[in-house]
Amino acid sequence: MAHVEAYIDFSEDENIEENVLETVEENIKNLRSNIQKHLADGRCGERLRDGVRTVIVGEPNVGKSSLLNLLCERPAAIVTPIAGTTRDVVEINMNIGGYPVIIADTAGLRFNTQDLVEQEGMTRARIHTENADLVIIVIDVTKYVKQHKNNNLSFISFIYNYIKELKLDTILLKFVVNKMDMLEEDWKHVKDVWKQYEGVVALSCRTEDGVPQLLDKLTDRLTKLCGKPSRELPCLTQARHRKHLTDCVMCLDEYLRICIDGGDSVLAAQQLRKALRQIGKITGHVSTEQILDVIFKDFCIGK
Ligand SMILES: Nc1nc2c(ncn2[C@@H]2O[C@H](COP(=O)(O)OP(=O)(O)OP(=O)(O)O)[C@@H](O)[C@H]2O)c(=O)[nH]1
Ligand SMILES: [Mg+2]
Repeated sequence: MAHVEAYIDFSEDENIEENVLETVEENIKNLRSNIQKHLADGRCGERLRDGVRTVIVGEPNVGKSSLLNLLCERPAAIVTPIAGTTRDVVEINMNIGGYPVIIADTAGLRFNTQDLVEQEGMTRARIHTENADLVIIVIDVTKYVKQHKNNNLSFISFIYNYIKELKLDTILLKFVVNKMDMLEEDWKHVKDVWKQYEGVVALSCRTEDGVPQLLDKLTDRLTKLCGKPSRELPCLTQARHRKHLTDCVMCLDEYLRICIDGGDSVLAAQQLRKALRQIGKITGHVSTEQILDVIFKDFCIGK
């Protein structure tokens, strides 16, 4: 900004080099690409600040509330053998692998219920799933075994059908195959099935077998979603900052467009002023004195 102001105000009678605007253009391009890198961080800063929105979904009675209670180490949600126990969304803030997580237990999804309360619970479950950063689908292992026994269904086809049945449309999935303690002796060999799938964990909420593996896999996924804040660039932690930087990039683009078209540098400078104002809304106002300081520091004006 200071260099463009110097060019506009002093280039005719002072010793301002000809190529000053070209250097500015280069700097603006670098600045724009740096800001875009921050903007393309996949909202990891906001996730770190607000918590990663994680939702537990699945059919009724598969052990969703049991899983929530296991993860938060207290009986936060009601668990009973009655299918359709959970109606409201139960949200708990917790820490998994050092990452803040808001984990939500939801009503079991089934489509043959006439119960209005349960239907409302399912609508809420769906809305939460659509807005989640991470979705944990819980499956009852005995259901898979039953289907596999009847028609030799592969696990991957089973999962595919399960997601289709639940009408879930998301790609941020982890699968928990629960109730492993109920696997009959002659079906123990299916235990190896899920080992080959990165996103699948075999668990028993009753015996707590599989909990370390689940926590490891969740931590891996959280690291992918949030990055490693202590080792990487500072990230944007507020939606407001994201908006100001997006507006700033638009002004910088406009500046570059005017320059490329050979337009008036006074008009172009106006775009830089607007860009600076957006940055100022994050870092604090950049005053005219600060700009003049740079002008007198970088150019031999009036000396
Ligand atoms: N054997 C066995 N039973 C389990 C396990 N996990 C949960 N259960 C039992 O399964 C039943 C249902 O558990 P919930 O956690 O209430 O299931 P849910 O998915 O939340 O059910 P809804 O809220 O009705 O959708 C309860 O009786 C639990 O004790 C498990 O790993 N092994
Ligand atoms: Mg429940």
